[in-house]
Amino acid sequence: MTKPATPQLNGNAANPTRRTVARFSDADQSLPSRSRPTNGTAVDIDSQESSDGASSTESEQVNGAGKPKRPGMTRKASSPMAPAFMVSAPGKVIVFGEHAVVYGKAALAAAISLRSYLLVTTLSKSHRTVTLNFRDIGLSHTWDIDTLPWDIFQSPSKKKFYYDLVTSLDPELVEAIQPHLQGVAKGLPEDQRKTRVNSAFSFLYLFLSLGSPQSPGAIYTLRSTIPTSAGLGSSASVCVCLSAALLLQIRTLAGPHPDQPSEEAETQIERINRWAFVGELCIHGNPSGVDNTVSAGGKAVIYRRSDYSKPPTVVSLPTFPVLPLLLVDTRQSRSTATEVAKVGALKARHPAVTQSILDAIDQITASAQQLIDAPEFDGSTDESLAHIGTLIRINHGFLVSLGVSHPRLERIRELVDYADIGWTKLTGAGGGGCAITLLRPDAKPEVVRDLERKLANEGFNKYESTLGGDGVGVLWPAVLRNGSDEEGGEEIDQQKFENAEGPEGIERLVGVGLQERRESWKFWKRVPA
Ligand SMILES: Nc1ncnc2c1ncn2[C@@H]1O[C@H](COP(=O)(O)OP(=O)(O)OP(=O)(O)O)[C@@H](O)[C@H]1O
Ligand SMILES: C[C@@](O)(CCO)CC(=O)[O-]
Repeated sequence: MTKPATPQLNGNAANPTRRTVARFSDADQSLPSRSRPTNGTAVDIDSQESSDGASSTESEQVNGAGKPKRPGMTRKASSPMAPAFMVSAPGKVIVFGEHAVVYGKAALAAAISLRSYLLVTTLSKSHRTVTLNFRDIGLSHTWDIDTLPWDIFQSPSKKKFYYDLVTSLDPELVEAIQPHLQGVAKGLPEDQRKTRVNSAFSFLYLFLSLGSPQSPGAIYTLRSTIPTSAGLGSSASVCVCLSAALLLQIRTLAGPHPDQPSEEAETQIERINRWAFVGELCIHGNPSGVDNTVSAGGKAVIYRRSDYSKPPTVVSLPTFPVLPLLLVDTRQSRSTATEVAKVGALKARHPAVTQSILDAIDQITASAQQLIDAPEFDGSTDESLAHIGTLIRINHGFLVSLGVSHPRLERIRELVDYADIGWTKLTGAGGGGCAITLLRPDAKPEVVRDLERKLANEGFNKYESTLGGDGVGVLWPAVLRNGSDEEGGEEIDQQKFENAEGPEGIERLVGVGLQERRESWKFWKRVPA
């Protein structure tokens, strides 16, 4: 277990339950964390300057709750407010090892350039509410902070701290949350309600675990460019965003900043990842943790969790090649929890056979790792692409045997095989969702185009995404230089963010993608192996 680097935050080491909301002067609003001398603990998002946005936030953010700006008002020194800020985390593709990873085998997974973005707007002291505004899934719900079940979450036998490793949900805490989920998406059909309730559950569990009755009111607005139910780790990226935002709000994260020692960055990633995993437990039931791990740290990793009471082994793959991948969505939605349960049922009924398939998948991942780790490895050669491609094809065969493919996934594979231009496998939980195709280096562009046309005609969706991007990032305050004329940069307020049209609009407004224009986004960088 990584030792907490800053356990004495806010001087409440002896009794961290009593850690209260940040108290600092108005002049110091660029929170979360210039090193504050109050307790000798450096928690810093320095190098991220405060902006004019900070001083205007109170009235404007309350605006989000429907009040006009009152320019002449003087602020009370006792009502400090953090500026609006954003966090973002990527989706992922699993190249090898999905499902087997749930049983302690290794998986090779990489972050993708599709991402979730979460805008956190802190409300003034008088607003004692938290609102989830999750546009992609049509969830909008507000809770009164003072009526949430703090007593049980804060009781000494239950209280968990920001540095704790939580590997299962506490049934009593789960039960305490239930009454607060009853009003969520009331009146909708059960299947549509479930999506919203799952996300709300995940948020409340994290908010009640990490926050306190003194937590400030806030609006959490989420938009994602990752399709849901597609096997691309949408839920994990949402959980990473929530975890990072809540940990930032309670000022328990150092950085990110460009010259941060990599071990310190790793500690922050680990801290975010642990709570993101708890969020995933709320949504998926029995996740391996690979999705949130890739989303939190980014790039490509080999992941293994043999003992669920301990942190997983995560090995970065800095030499993972930029593979020519086609990412195709069946648009057949499914639930990860259901697909994971299917394999569980197969294993219970045919333990020896299922075990040997899982072991064989482990061998596939090991073979890929050996190839990539070899000093002479060059990911662009025909030979290495054919090696990886063959492993992709074999891995898919095993996933079919486990019963997690789908006729629409098989149709994609069939079309690619007919065109003879690459190797295909499902990625993620299967049962629908996405397939990845590694294109042969000699695939003729016109044949690829013809295949893409056929896929489109049959209702499949193609995604443009690159592999191996950054993990969780922070934009503090939520101000970007977007090439606009606004002095000091463009403030990302709630309305602008909500009104951004589709994935392109989101990328254009707040995307981390165009690094040269988006240097205000900062990332914790994982330590290379
Ligand atoms: N963009 C989003 N906004 C809010 N909640 C989301 C979003 N995406 C996913 N979720 C939550 O996660 C749940 C599971 O999502 P989904 O089945 O799409 O999993 P996934 O993470 O995309 O798939 P996989 O785990 O196979 O990669 C949803 O029911 C919803 O509660
Ligand atoms: C199917 C699975 O292996 C991958 C989902 O993206 C489930 C998990 O690892 O939690």
